[in-house]
Amino acid sequence: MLVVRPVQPADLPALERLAGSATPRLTNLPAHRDRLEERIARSRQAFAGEVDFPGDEHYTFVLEDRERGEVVGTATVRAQAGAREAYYTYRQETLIHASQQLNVRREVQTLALSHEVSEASLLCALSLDARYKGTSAESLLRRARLMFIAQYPERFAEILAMAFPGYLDADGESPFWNSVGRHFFVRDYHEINYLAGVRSKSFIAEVMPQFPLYLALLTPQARAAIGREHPDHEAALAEMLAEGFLRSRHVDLFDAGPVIKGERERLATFRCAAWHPVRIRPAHALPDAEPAMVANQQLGDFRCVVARYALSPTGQLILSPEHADVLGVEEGRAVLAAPLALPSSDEFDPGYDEGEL
Ligand SMILES: NC(=[NH2+])NCCC[C@H](N)C(=O)O
Repeated sequence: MLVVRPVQPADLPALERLAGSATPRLTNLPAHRDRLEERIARSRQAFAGEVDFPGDEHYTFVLEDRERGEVVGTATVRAQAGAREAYYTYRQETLIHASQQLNVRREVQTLALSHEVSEASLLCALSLDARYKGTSAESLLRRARLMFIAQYPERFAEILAMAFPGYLDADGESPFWNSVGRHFFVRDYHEINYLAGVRSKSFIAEVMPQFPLYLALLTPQARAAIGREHPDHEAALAEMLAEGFLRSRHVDLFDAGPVIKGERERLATFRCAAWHPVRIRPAHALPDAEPAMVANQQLGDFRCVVARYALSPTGQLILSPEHADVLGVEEGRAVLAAPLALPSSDEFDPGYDEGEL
């Protein structure tokens, strides 16, 4: 059985392993023991704290395979992307350069340094053991965070954001970095990615160019990478777009990977999530039903599993004793459930466009 729960100190070796195997390596999950230890401590503080509004809390979750007795994935929510230090992105802008005298009018695309995403809650630092890629475990790990946010809305912002790793070519080079950042940092993309994770980010403000970049002056390869995700993250991005997130004007500073945003009340998981009292029946007596994410309501002992969305005629969610045990719920207690399947993008209209975000 797979379960998502808050990270514990004993998970450190697993986090180190997951940080080391993420492709590409993630700034938000550096393979650095001290940083990971801090992350665990910080997460425990966030889950234990009394919080009335989003701040500097980082909530880190792990995915545990109970049969194997192994932690096989991790993911984090930062309550406010730029709580202590600003969260940096490039914002795509259009300028009109016109001259009546010469009878020219050109739309000019630029990228401007922005801190706008700082206010959003950030879903980040997801790494999953390769054996589970493309399975429901991956959806569970990615979306259990939404089940948590749905229960504790006061702890998070109305807008959720996610930054996807940007496009790297077959040699693992970032064409955007090579055309932009490299001129200022004189460092390789992977080196800078690691440094941004283990050091304070103030070096970004100090060294990155302060003026907007004109796209026309970048290499064609760099231009083509703007808003394009890393090939290994295509499926993940598609899933989050189906969830109701939208591509925004923002892209990553280093590799131009896409930043997506979602107004939380418009996301499928929030719209579909419902509370049900629990009824416990032996696994073989469970009616057939579609899979759902099912979460308990125990902040520091949060648990989220995939179970059948089997409802009794009176609206109770019928759980096996094993699932009830992992969730730590008795008969009659309430759990939050949401279908694992997402509406296909053509039938789901979130009812707003990127302009409003
Ligand atoms: N690809 C990267 N490592 N980007 C890190 C850039 C900074 C990031 N948006 C932040 O402010 O935390």
